[in-house]
Amino acid sequence: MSSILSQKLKVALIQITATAVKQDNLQHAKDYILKALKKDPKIDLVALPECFNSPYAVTEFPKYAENIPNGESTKFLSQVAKENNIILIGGSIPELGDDGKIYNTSVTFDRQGKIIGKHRKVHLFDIDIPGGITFKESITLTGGQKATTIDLPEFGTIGEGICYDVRFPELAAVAAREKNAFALVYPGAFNTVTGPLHWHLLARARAVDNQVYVILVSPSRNLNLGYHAYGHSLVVDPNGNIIAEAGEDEEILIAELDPELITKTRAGIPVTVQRRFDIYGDYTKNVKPSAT
Ligand SMILES: NC(=O)CC(=O)C(=O)O
Repeated sequence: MSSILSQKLKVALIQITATAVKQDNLQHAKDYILKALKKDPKIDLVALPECFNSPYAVTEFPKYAENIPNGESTKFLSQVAKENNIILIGGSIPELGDDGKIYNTSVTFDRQGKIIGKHRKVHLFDIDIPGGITFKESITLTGGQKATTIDLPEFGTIGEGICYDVRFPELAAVAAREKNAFALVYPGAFNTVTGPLHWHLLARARAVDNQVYVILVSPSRNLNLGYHAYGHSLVVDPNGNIIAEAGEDEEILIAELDPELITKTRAGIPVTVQRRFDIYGDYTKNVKPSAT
């Protein structure tokens, strides 16, 4: 049986912090990518965290927002991907759209530095936990309008979301079921309130729901910033096992995704072919449930 992932894929997750200086943040990301490749030159794909080039704050997004593909961050990352012959998921950055609105956007590059994917965070992080955390991205950000899948030429298709998007199983299912994605990748900055509550649970749930790999890439925790990121970047296999996990500090996490494990998991517990859409419908295909 052939797998939805065509060959083994080695990934590196770069868990770093951002400062107020965009150029420093870009250089810092590059330094860490080079460090990762020095550690293991066989890395195929590198992923950066959410908002790696700016502080994570609604007041800051407009100040750091830039055009994609003509802004400095996109050009910088394209060059890094090309120079190092890697697939690069560029975390996320505040994007100034052609419509004048600001988005939280991730851009992915192939080994030649060409843009092969762009995801605008669909679900904005608007929450209010009394005594915990209040955050309202929608004060300055606009939500994206589509689910995103990205074809990685040598490997297959991945689905992408950003942070809060991981809480919505529907978005993951569209990528996994409709587009046959072998992995779901989320640059994401949970925090010290919601991280301990749900970070691991959500990653493992999305993996088990869809029998795919799930990758969450967080900024490292920096208590000098207003927003305290959770850290704990991780890779979960299609069985829901955490196969790699970072701590809270800056760190490089390396893991290998194995096509055989997807095939074996799906053969052993064949939920992907046992679904009863006649009973509950299939929102990925607009098939309505039959129940009255
Ligand atoms: N920061 C986010 O977008 C999401 C988050 O922290 C959470 O869902 O919790």
